[in-house]
Amino acid sequence: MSEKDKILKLRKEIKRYNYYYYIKNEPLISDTEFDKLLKELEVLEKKYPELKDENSPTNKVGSSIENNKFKKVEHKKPMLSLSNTYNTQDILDFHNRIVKFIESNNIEYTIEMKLDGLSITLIYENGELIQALTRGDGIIGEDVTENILQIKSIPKYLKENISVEVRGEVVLPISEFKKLNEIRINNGEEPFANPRNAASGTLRQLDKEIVKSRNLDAYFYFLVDSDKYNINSHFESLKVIEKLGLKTTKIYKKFKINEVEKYIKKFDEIRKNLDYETDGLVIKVDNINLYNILGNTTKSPRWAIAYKFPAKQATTKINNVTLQVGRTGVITPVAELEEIELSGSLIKRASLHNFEEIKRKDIKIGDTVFIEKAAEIIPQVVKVIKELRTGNEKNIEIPKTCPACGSKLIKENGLVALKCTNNNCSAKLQRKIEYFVSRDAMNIDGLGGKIIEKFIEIGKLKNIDDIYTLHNYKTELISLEKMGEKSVENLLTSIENSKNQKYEKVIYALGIPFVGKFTANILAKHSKNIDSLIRMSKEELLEIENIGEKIADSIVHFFKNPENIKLIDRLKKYGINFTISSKNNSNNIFEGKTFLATGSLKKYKRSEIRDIIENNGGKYLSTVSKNLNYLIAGEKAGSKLKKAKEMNITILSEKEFENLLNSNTNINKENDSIQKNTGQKTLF
Ligand SMILES: NC(=O)c1ccc[n+]([C@@H]2O[C@H](COP(=O)([O-])OP(=O)(O)OC[C@H]3O[C@@H](n4cnc5c(N)ncnc54)[C@H](O)[C@@H]3O)[C@@H](O)[C@H]2O)c1
Ligand SMILES: [Zn+2]
Repeated sequence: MSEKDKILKLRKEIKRYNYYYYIKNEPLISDTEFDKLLKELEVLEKKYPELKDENSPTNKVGSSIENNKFKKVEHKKPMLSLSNTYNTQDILDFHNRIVKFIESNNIEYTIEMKLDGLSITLIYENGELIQALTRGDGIIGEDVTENILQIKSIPKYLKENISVEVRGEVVLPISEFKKLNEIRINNGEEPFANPRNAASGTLRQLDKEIVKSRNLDAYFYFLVDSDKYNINSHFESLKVIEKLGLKTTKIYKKFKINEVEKYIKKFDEIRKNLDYETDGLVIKVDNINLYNILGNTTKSPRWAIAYKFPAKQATTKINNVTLQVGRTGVITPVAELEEIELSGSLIKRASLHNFEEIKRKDIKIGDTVFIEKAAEIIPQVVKVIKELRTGNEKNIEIPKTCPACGSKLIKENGLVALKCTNNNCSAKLQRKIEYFVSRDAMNIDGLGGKIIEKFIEIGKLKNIDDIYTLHNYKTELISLEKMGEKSVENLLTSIENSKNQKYEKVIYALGIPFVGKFTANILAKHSKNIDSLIRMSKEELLEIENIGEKIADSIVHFFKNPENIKLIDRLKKYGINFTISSKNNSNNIFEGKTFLATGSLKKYKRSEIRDIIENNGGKYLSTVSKNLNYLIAGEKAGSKLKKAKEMNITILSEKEFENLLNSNTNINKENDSIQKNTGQKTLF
């Protein structure tokens, strides 16, 4: 193919990818590959200027929005994209170009988060929101005003009676994304691949009640025509946006170019704690008066550049498919992948969910696939790249027997999953116990897969509740590899402590199919204790918000099984807590309290500690301020710790935080007594 033909082919191909990405919210390839194709086209177009075409995707923002259900409205000022880079050298080059252009090197920049959602522009007239448009193709956007009004954090009236246009990003918070996908999976619907797709899919659909139920959020970062309001600094304009009553991320900083690396590092650290996804940082010239001088390309402003973080998607090869037996006996095919780096971690495996999915996506061993890891969810195989097939790919055989115990596999009525129904299957028991002891369930520390396997093998774990007899087997435990006396002590203490675990965690630990964390919380609140939960009829369950047919059936079915009732009775005898605690009303022990973690924590990821705090009614902050009650300080904690100490904020070690969490006493009382006892603000 001649290079000229290649140009035409690339244009067509890229337009198609744009359509699937922006309009259908169903990308066909990874961003990295997409960016590569676009770059290739750019290079070729430079080489053949005679083939210039203003409709080429290199000159266009987004995708064309023909055949669309929304009213189309022209933007007063085009909504552009951003030029982007993955390295700091390009940012220095960007700076040098500007220096040359304006003949001065006294330039200040702002750095802020690049939110990964969809852009929106809001038009306020005399303080009232009259129109909200998507970016569309940059020139013409879609009118989504009705849907935007469903977003709680977007005010219909500004705090001042002025006419302005403000631009920002609509996002789906990560916590909402997880909740939404849990519900979708439970209802047998396809989960969203990432929060961006979910946000875009939600905002660009016609039923505003659905929009309302999804809890979208929005952050703003651009005041159109700031200079008209006598604002000369981008930094200042962000403050004005806040004063008007709109949300910004509050995370932005003014800096000089020699500090760029420092701030990239700092912001990269901060973003790990946020409840929305970011795909990079945006660096903007602060002096708004320079915007007109620097101008725009057809696609992006010359006064801003995006620094992008490593991609969340990639393509890799499926080397093999293995089978995993789940705690309910469901057989899950797992893709063993050619190892690849994805958003900073090495990925070797991805779940293929079930054999219907393999069939639907037409996945074979040897295929090159597009995988994605969003919001800390396990990586998913999004699709097969069939163009790369060689003909040597092998079909994935559907197994007939359980890989662990050899029993015949069954497909239950109406369900897609294959199941091992042998009650004595060792693999099932092992998974059940692993699940029972996991952090979100009984939170038993030190009982890893290897030990469980061993104890099943020697016949000391025949059922879940046998965990509570382990203190009788100290010698056996100590004799296990790597288990010192101290760690056995710790394990036994942890087992003992788990008897006081909260009721909702216990419900979750039982492993009722389709009852995840979110559903377990709802069930705990509504039932108050296990006996009334056991007695609930399907109809009663269905009356509870967010409990659908499938979950209700599953719960009723679970408690109909006498084995499960016997298990609960035995757990009761061991003293496991099966009622909601009235003292702190389930999980509000951190109500009204604010936390922040800093330094490197041993046990928890940032997102996990944040989840724990929020699940217990607390709030997670992003900076040290007078509003902060507790700073959880890990190793190598630096400036935040220093600042917190200066401000007399209570500092907790990771362990102290856990103690605080596990002590079921009311946090306010506890804090009072501590202050009285010690006179200083350190716990314990
Ligand atoms: N996989 C695919 O098929 C496919 C297809 C098309 C595009 N893409 C991907 O989409 C990206 C290009 O999309 P794009 O043109 O929308 O650009 P972009 O999303 O990379 O950057 C521009 C956008 O960033 C947003 N933004 C977020 N925070 C901001 C802030 N603080 N200040 C200013 N803007 C901010 C704005 O909405 C702006 O429109 C590329 O990464 C590309 O790989 C992928
Ligand atoms: Zn089995």
